[in-house]
Formats: sequence, C-alpha cells, structure tokens
Amino acid sequence: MAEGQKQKSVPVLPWMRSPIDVSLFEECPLGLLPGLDPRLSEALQNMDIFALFPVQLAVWQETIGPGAFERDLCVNSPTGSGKTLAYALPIVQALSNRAVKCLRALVVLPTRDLALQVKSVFDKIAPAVGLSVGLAVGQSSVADEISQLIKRPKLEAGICYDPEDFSLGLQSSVDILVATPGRLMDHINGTKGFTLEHLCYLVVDETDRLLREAYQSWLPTVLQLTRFSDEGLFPGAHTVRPSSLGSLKTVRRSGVERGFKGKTYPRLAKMVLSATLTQDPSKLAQLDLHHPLFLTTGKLRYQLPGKLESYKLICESKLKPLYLVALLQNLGREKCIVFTSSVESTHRLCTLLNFFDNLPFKIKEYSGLQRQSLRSKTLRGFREGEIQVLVSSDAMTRGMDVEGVRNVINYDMPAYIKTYVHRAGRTARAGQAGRCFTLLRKDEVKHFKKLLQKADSNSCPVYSIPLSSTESLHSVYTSALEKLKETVEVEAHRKRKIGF
Ligand SMILES: Nc1ncnc2c1ncn2[C@@H]1O[C@H](COP(=O)(O)OP(=O)(O)OP(=O)(O)O)[C@@H](O)[C@H]1O
Repeated sequence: MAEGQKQKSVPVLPWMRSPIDVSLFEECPLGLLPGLDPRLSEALQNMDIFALFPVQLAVWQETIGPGAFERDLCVNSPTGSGKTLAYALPIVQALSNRAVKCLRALVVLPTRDLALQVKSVFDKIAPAVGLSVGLAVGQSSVADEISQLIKRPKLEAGICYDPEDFSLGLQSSVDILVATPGRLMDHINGTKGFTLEHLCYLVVDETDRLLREAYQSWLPTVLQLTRFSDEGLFPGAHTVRPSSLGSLKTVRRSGVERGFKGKTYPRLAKMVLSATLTQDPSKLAQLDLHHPLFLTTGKLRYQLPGKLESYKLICESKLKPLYLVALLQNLGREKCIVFTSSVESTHRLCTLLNFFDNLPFKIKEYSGLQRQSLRSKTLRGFREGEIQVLVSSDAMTRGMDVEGVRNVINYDMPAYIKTYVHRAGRTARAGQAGRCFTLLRKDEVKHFKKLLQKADSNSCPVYSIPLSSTESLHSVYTSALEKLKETVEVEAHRKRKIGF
C-alpha cells in the first residue's frame, strides 16, 4: 500500500458491509424524540442532558422507533460518543410499562469499576419509571449481593415452611442487572431464585474485550439459559404468565415465522457495543445474533474523537521520565492519565515519579496488580480531583469516563491502533476537547505514523519540550532513580520472603 493511503478494510460478514452510518445523524433535542416517556425526559434533564447524541438517536430508532428491537444491534462508535445511554435509555423505556418485577435486562461489562459506572447511569433514569437496578460484581459479599438481588417471600407466623418449597417463591428484586462475568456465573450457579428465564435484553458492552473473556463459559451459559423453551405446554399462551407453582414463567416457543426458524420466541434482543468492534466472524458467531444490524460511524474502522489533538514527543529511552515530568509540569494541574505497557512498569513509573520532590500534583497508580478496594479508592480520588495524575496499565481504563480528563500520555507507544483508540479516548469525550501525547524513540516514529493512519489521524505534530526544562530536572532525577533502586530491592526481598 502506498505511503499515506488510507486503509479501508472490507468486513467479511455481508451484513457488516451495509451499515447504518451514525455520522449522518444529528443530535436530537429530547422534545423531538418520538415516544420518549416524559418521566425519562425529566430524568435526563436532571443529568444536564437536553439532546440525544447521534449514536443514541440511531439506536433509539432501531429499538423504540420503527426498528422495534426486531434485529440485534452491533454498534461501533467512537470513545465518549455516549454508547452507555444509547442502550440504557431504550431498555428503560421498553421496560417502563412492565407489570411484574423480574430480571429482564442484563448488561455485562469486563471490569468492576466499569460496571459501577454503567450502573450509575441506569440509576439516574430507571427509578423515574419505577424500575430497580442491581449490581453483581463482587464488591460486597455474596450474601449481601443476594439480599439485594433476590426477594424472599414474607413468612407468616405459625406456619411451618419446607425450605425447598420456600425457595420456589423467591423473586427478583431487580429489573435490570449490571454484572461482570465472574459474579454473574456465581449467581447463575449458586443463587437460589436467580434466573435468566425472563430475560428480554442482553447488552455486551466492550464486546471485543468480553469475547476474549471465556470465564466459566459465561456467554454460552447465558445464551443457553435464555433459549429455554416450554414448547407445547401453553400453546398460544401469553409470554409471561404465572406458573402452576405461583411464580412467574416465561414461555419461549420455537419460532416458526420467517427469520425465526430454529430460534425461540420471544427471543432475547441483544446489543453489542465497542469503540473498536471486532469484525471477526468466528468471534461474532459466539453471540448467536439475530439478523444483526451494524451501526458504525464514518467509513473507517477506527475513529478518534472529533476534538482530540494528537502529539508526539521524541526522546531517548533513558530520558523518558525526564520528558514525562517536564510535560506534566507544562500541563499544570489538569487531570491526566499516563499509560504504560505493563502492570510492572506502571508500578515502577509511579514509584519513580513520586520520588521527584515538590511536584505540584498528586500521582497514583491504577493497575491490575492492586487490590480492587485500593483501585476503587484511587479512582474515586481521581474523579473527585484529589488526584491529578493516574499512572495506569491498559486493561484497567477501557470505557472509563472521568470528567475533566484533559490529557492522556502514552509513556510507552501502544502496539496496536485499538489500544491507541481506547487510551486516547479517556479524553475528548462527549464532544469536549482533549490531547493525547505519545513519547517515542526515534526508531518508533515510522511505525507510530503507520499505526495512526489506521484511524486516519495523519496530523500528529511534534510537541517540543525546551532543553532547559529537562536539564533542570537532572539532579532530582538521579536521586529519584537511586531511591527507586532501593525500593525495588526492598520489594523484591519482601516478595521472596512471602514466597510470592
Ligand atoms: N446526550 C448526551 N448529552 C450530553 N452528555 C452526554 C450525552 N450522552 C452521554 N453523555 C456523556 O458523555 C460521556 C461519554 O459517554 P459514555 O461513557 O457512554 O461513552 P462511550 O461511547 O461508552 O465511551 P467508551 O467507548 O470510552 O466506553 C459521559 O460523561 C456521559 O455522561
């Protein structure tokens, strides 16, 4: 391919070749949105949301609008474009008239912090129409989680209950569940009264990441449990009805209509989303999609946010910490995420930075090496502005939405464009401006240029750091390196001692 020529990959799957182009949609003021429940309109306005973003309008049309959830949706839309509300709003609207409470929507996310973030979005709209939202992420003990998800029948005094019979009356306390695969499987396998029998909607957010997560075969299990059919038992019956045992029963019959042959009906409507959605047929096949409809933004496979500016800083490997500190000083106290290539280098870099005396900002580590409780505390501090710089490994920050992150720094060059897209996407969200800086060695510059071309970002000027800024840091850098060396030795000794 000639230098500079844009790479347009043609998807293998035919339905991916004729997508709905989200970039042709405009924002839609709430007042003009057909069918929006006024209670939800009010809840959105309380969130300072007065119009739907293009991807939200496009999904609305295929769910609440004329599309009426008839096809499964695959959404590929840039970071920060509002994918969470794109699925949360139609699900909440669709369930707003439900008569009986049972678990009807399941949203699966790869990490606990991400699940918490998504639950907080549902929490802002679902109660407005009387829906409850649950969380299954292992944040609290299993027992606490169960007590929030499952309602026990009221016991009447003087009656002796058989424990087995008693469990038949258990009901869901939630209409919508936001979960990570691990805890979801715990409830599927061990929680009495937890059932996916009535599920109508399944959302797989950060799909490409979750499809790599085979944890206890969570996806085939969910699909299997929602395929359950009581064919012939109640022909022509209403889809949700009381069973002979007094609890609810959803009857999924074998579909005979065109397009439903061999599938159960009512079917589970699926929405899968990512900023870098896989186009790999074998991976997508795992989702067993029904007449999938592809919604994507623009012609290129990878899109960066419209108001993102990319810059490169070229320096020798051994001077990278100096350039980083000088850059951070230039950025002042603006919130910033620094990405490294591994959990180990995240830890080392964060330790080193904290040995630079008198930096006017607070720097913390956020990585998979840490305990979840510590990670959550750090994230809270970053959200609230007590921490200004987060040094992070890749796996942890996908999808993370922190207000006010103005800058992202790639301390290590990302190896793939997907990684660049997700890292850079922590800034320039929701139409805001943001900057992404990448530190490069001279020999990496060419490869980096090629990488960015995949997202059509040819414009990536050099960001210059004056020599005087780095020179003034030399002595403090030398002493910080000494301290780092000592710390690394102490830590290694401690690990050996506890047989890590
Ligand atoms: N219609 C809207 N009007 C104003 N702000 C919105 C609207 N929809 C979403 N937002 C805000 O935009 C930000 C980004 O939304 P969201 O986290 O859903 O993006 P995303 O597309 O899922 O990004 P990523 O791919 O990184 O996960 C959030 O802070 C959200 O509150």
